[in-house]
Amino acid sequence: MFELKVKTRFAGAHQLTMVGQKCENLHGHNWHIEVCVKGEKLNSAGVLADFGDIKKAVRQIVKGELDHKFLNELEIFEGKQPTSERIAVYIAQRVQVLLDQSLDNDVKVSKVMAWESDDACATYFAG
Ligand SMILES: Nc1nc2c(c(=O)[nH]1)N=C([C@H](O)[C@H](O)COP(=O)(O)OP(=O)(O)OP(=O)(O)O)CN2
Ligand SMILES: [Zn+2]
Repeated sequence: MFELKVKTRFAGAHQLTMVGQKCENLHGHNWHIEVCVKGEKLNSAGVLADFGDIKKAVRQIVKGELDHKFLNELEIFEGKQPTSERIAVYIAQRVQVLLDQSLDNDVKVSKVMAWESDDACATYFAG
């Protein structure tokens, strides 16, 4: 089994209802996102997948859909709080769809880490 990891980041704003806590106020974070993918077989080039192809898929979602957005207003979080946990799940699911479309090799998103600050991170284990 091989596992690859790529990183990116985005700036976003959100408000979380967590009774009586400071995150109820509108505020922002510079999320650091790490995406891991795994698979059994190397392709003819000797890689599980080109880092560049994985970065492209991750950036399409993170930079294209989340960066500089007020996350509470996005349709994907309608009726749901945009927590780091939910951000990680969303990225995992959307990146998997893009990788299924673009790669020949069997590559699965294994986990996504959403670092909200230097000392707080939510990890979603996708499989
Ligand atoms: N499990 C989660 N807990 C919290 C989340 C979350 O997404 N998942 N989010 C928040 C808020 O976004 C809040 O802005 C950050 O809270 P916190 O880390 O407590 O605050 P600071 O970054 O200011 O860190 P300090 O250590 O208090 O200085 C809250 N919880
Ligand atoms: Zn926050």
